[in-house]
Amino acid sequence: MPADLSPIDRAKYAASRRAVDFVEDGMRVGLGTGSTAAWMVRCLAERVKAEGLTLQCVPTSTRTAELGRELGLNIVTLEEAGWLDLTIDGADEFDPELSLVKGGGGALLQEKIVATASDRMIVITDAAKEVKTLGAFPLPVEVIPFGWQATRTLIAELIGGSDVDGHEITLRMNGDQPFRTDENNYILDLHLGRIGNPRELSLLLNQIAGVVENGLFLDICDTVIVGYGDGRVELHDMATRTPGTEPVPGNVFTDGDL
Ligand SMILES: O=C(CO)[C@H](O)[C@H](O)COP(=O)(O)O
Repeated sequence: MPADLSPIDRAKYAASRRAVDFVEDGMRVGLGTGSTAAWMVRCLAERVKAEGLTLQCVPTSTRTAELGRELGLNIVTLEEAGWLDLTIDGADEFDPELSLVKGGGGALLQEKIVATASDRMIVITDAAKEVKTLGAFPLPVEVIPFGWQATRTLIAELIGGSDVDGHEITLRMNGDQPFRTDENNYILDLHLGRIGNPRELSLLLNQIAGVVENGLFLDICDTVIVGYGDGRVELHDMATRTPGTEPVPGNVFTDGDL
């Protein structure tokens, strides 16, 4: 582990270091976006250098593409790779079902496309992102700039009748301009507090014409690796449990069990 890291970076590094153990020579790997994913890209680049791995890496944002290229990774497009063996990405929240909220970094669309074009998705986080019910983190929704206020009105009507606590919707800004995604779209952040029915909300949001995609990742993540400041990691794996039930102790592993 690099010296002089803050406890939160040590946690992100520990999760990242463990996650890249799942990468094998010849794999096509999706690279997530965000500060945790950036640690993973660095860890992956170290393995590639040390072991001479041949990989095809598909980034989920221009930021990640630039970092990967700088570090010498073989960056290709999703079209070139076709399908991916594994995607490793961060998240803003995860619940006991391994459902996620993503998009804090504004890359949710490419992240969802890449993750759903992968045989396996591993999420790397610190413990603060584990929640019983999603929604404390504002839910990002990518919208087309054309008519975005009308789209916001439709979303407000929708969440007014949904099983959520809060109803505030904010346009994400970058200084005094709206934040633009890699696809040049806007992000609306939905401050919901608690999302009682993520499946219904996700389906209904995506039926609104101006909505491109929302940050709920449901039935996509297979494994969550939680890193801790002391270097420990904990693995939560979907394969070992039946979706829809509460987690049992056997579903949480300490490093080395999987
Ligand atoms: O979804 C994302 C970007 O769109 C990120 O994975 C998420 O925001 C977590 O970021 P970080 O690792 O910096 O906390």
